Amino acid sequence: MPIEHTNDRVILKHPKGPTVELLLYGAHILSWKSRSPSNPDELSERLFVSAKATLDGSAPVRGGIPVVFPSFAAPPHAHPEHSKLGIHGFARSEVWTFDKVLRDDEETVAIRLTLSPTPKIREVYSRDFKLASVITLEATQLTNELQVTNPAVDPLEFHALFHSYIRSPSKDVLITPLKGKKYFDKTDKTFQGLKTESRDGVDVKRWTDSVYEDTAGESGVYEVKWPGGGVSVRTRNLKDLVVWNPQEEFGPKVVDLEEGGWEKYVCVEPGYVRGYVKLDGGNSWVGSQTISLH
Ligand SMILES: O=P(O)(O)OC[C@H]1O[C@H](O)[C@H](O)[C@@H](O)[C@@H]1O
Repeated sequence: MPIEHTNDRVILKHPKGPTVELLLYGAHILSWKSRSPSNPDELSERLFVSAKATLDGSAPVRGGIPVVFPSFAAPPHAHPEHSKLGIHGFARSEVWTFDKVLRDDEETVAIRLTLSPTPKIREVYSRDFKLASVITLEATQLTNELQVTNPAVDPLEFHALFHSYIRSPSKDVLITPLKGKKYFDKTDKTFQGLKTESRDGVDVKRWTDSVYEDTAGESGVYEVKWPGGGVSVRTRNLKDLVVWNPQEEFGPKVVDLEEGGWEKYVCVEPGYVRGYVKLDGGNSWVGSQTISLH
């Protein structure tokens, strides 16, 4: 079977060998094993998950691809409707429903999970919504799509982001094209304005937590390269990009990150997090990322 669905997880198997494993908790992709076009013999893991990650649904998973909705910020900077939500909102810490298989053929395996307000969500968030997460596996690429529907009359304002932990030698990674883009530097508590990126390629050799704004329009493409490897990340309706790696300076304070784990990934996070998506009542919005191997 190309799709295995158990109580707590789903495994997608592409006929050419790649696999994706995800938890219903958070619609959280834990693993993506794939071949790259430049090295078709090697089927290997493309995401990073910490050896200390919690996988039993009692806390968000450190690694893989967490889905951030409806809030990226935490109080006191959050939207008034998000004031009871923790950092990154609730989508990553709720159990989603397996909805259906969308495609299952020689080229593509795709599934959809859904999430609507649960009693636990209603305790902290009063707005109505319908979410769908579509996960599409192809021979050398993986697509995440988040669909948000606003069934109410009033506009819905939200953040959305894919917090991808891309397995890579973090000290050797370069991310482009960000030169000239404005960013909020969360590591610099003394400066609250926006900085301007001066580097052709952005590295994460030091603790980096940068929220770049307006790096893409309706569509965007980023390159993440390191010696001997790399990925392209194409986006739709996700205008901002967060780059995060704590390195030795902050990594040991991230309790569920294994010792030295910061050397094994870079978080390249396409999102809409500077300002809010404003979704009129009765309408839907779709944001997506496609990670393609070089
Ligand atoms: O620890 P988490 O809630 O998963 O967040 C991990 C990181 O995610 C983002 O990249 C933020 O910009 C960081 O400030 C945060 O530390």
